[in-house]
Amino acid sequence: MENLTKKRENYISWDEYFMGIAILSSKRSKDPNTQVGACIVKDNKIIGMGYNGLPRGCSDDSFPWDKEGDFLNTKYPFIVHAELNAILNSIKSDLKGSKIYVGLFPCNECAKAIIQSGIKEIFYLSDKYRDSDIFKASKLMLDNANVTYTQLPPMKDIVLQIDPDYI
Ligand SMILES: Nc1ccn([C@H]2C[C@H](O)[C@@H](COP(=O)(O)O)O2)c(=O)n1
Ligand SMILES: [Zn+2]
Repeated sequence: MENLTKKRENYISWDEYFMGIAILSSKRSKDPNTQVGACIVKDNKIIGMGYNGLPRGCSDDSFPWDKEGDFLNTKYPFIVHAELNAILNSIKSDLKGSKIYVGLFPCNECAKAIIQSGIKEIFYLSDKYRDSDIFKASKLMLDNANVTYTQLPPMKDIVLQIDPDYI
């Protein structure tokens, strides 16, 4: 027994794995200011992923990316949020009892979609918009619908590096 090779010990946890995939998905976002990714999980299997972007078929070059100005000259009416994209892209129609990993706390519209789809747990990294009424409304609904939300510790030390021996 003593001579047997032991298993690797510094492997990442399930939470780090799924949040890592959410963060990797966010790298596909064209939003110059905020990139968000989301990953839906059931029984430790990924059943949906998404990032914030324009609806399918809408050109990334035909719509504004501004944050300020007339509403129609900003990105806000046009962007599909990461969580909604993950729900809409999901490979299973039944998300009941699933979890969602997302980089940024869900807004009120995504909270509605999360609740309606049956997702029961949210794991997030940042709550940087917590003082805005949109995110307060989100928490009011999530609390009332018994959807839990848990902030995960910052994952600064997960770096995606391709081992040169792979190539
Ligand atoms: N939980 C969230 C929060 C925000 N988003 C998206 C929507 C926008 O593309 C962007 C927010 O833009 P900002 O006002 O920070 O420039 O992030 C999301 O997908 N999920
Ligand atoms: Zn949202």
